[in-house]
Amino acid sequence: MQHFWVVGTDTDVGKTIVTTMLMCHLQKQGLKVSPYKPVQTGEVYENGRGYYYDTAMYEKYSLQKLQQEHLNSYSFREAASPHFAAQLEGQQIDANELLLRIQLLQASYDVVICEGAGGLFVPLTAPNGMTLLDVIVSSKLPVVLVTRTSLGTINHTLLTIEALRSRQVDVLGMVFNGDTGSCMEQDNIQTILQYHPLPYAIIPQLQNLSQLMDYAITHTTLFERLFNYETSSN
Ligand SMILES: Nc1ncnc2c1ncn2[C@@H]1O[C@H](COP(=O)(O)OP(=O)(O)OP(=O)(O)O)[C@@H](O)[C@H]1O
Ligand SMILES: C[C@H](N)[C@H](N)CCCCCC(=O)O
Ligand SMILES: [Mg+2]
Repeated sequence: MQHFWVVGTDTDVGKTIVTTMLMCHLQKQGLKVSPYKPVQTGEVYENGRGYYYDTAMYEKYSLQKLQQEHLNSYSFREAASPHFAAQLEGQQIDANELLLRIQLLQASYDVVICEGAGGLFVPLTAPNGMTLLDVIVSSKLPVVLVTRTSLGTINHTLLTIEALRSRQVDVLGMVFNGDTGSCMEQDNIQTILQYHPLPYAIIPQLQNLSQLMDYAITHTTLFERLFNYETSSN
């Protein structure tokens, strides 16, 4: 098995949904799995309680007991770019600390799934400092790319893959998320696959998130690739 990142073409594309789904399915295969969200921003308040959506989703759906201290390194209240959300709290993200944590986690789990924050070129330290992509490259882990099926996704997806491939980051496959079944969305998916015939999965836009966790991703070429991952030749 292989540790990997779940990255996206943007914020809100479904990285947490996909991370949580893959965590559950890999746990069902008997693997010891931990998700890890290095940096999360945007505290959510419900019933007078503050929490963070990403790590809350992991804990809600995990089939194994997760160690909370393994799930996240930095959480900032402002729903903004990590560099700015950190500045608002007088803090600075230490990218080396993230890389060390990723290393340490790999020794304790069969699979560590690292979730990005936003898209690739999200600044972690003050502008023109380290980006999320710099951390991904330094981690030497491959990625699963989550992208939309709606208008605009062709450009966003090709740009993101270009940025990854030009830095020798291995793209294990793609998840086309939020499909509503329109002809244009099907053409978007097929067009992207023409450029990059990678393993993939398609997740529909669902009304109820609990349906997502039952959504069978195991029959897809993406899941097959995750199980048979060898260090790629490229
Ligand atoms: N296939 C889907 N069907 C229904 N709702 C979805 C689906 N995928 C994502 N969502 C919803 O869309 C919102 C954004 O998804 P999600 O939080 O996974 O995005 P993200 O890429 O992880 O964002 P961030 O960059 O903040 O980490 C969430 O409210 C999530 O529940
Ligand atoms: C708040 C949001 N849900 C994410 N946690 C952070 C997204 C950062 C996006 C930065 C940018 O690309 O402008
Ligand atoms: Mg997320």
